[in-house]
Amino acid sequence: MRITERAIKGIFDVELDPAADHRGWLIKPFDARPFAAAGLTAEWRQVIVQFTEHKNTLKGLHHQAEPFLEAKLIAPIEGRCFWVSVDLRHESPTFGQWGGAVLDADKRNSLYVSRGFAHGCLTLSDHVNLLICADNDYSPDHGVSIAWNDPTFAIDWPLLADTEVVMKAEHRDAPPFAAVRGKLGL
Ligand SMILES: Cc1cn([C@H]2C[C@H](O)[C@@H](COP(=O)(O)OP(=O)(O)O[C@H]3O[C@H](C)C(=O)[C@H](O)[C@H]3O)O2)c(=O)[nH]c1=O
Repeated sequence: MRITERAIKGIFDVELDPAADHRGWLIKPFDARPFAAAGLTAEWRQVIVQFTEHKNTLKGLHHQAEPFLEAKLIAPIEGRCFWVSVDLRHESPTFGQWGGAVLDADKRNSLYVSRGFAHGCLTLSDHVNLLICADNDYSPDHGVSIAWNDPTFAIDWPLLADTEVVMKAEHRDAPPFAAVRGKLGL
């Protein structure tokens, strides 16, 4: 397992080495010791399996405000997606910057993101299964949707040109960052 922090501190690429034999293979999306060696000591409160049926489905941006900030581990189990994390840590030198990763079940690469980021996801294939761990409880009262195409962030989504974008209304009609940053204390 190799864990590499990006220039945006708090975003870590995680590469996994499968243990394979004639029966199949085994991977460990989370392993406490190598994560702790990289300084990552989150204790998971939620383990989520998220299935998305169609490619070009866009979810987010989603953020939970204090005191329900979440660190997240996102591991692809099936299919491919583009995962985006936006730095909303007030004191961060990279505040407002985003990091994206193509998470590919065939490559078994995953992402660990510290507390204080908003998240979004665009599926690049049909049948995308993600394992998502979060180190805090879900709190609908603290959940905030932010426009996926907010010009403040200018996320370069790799939307598929030949396919309709699937979104739920809450995300499609989400307010701009400027309208919610007060609620987030930013
Ligand atoms: C996000 C979340 C949701 N839920 C419950 C609430 C609803 O009953 C149900 C579906 O929630 P929602 O439609 O808000 O979830 P998504 O829009 O698919 O959010 C997903 O995509 C975006 C990009 C993410 O950052 C989330 O972590 C990820 O799960 O799961 C929970 O119990 N825990 C959670 O952490």
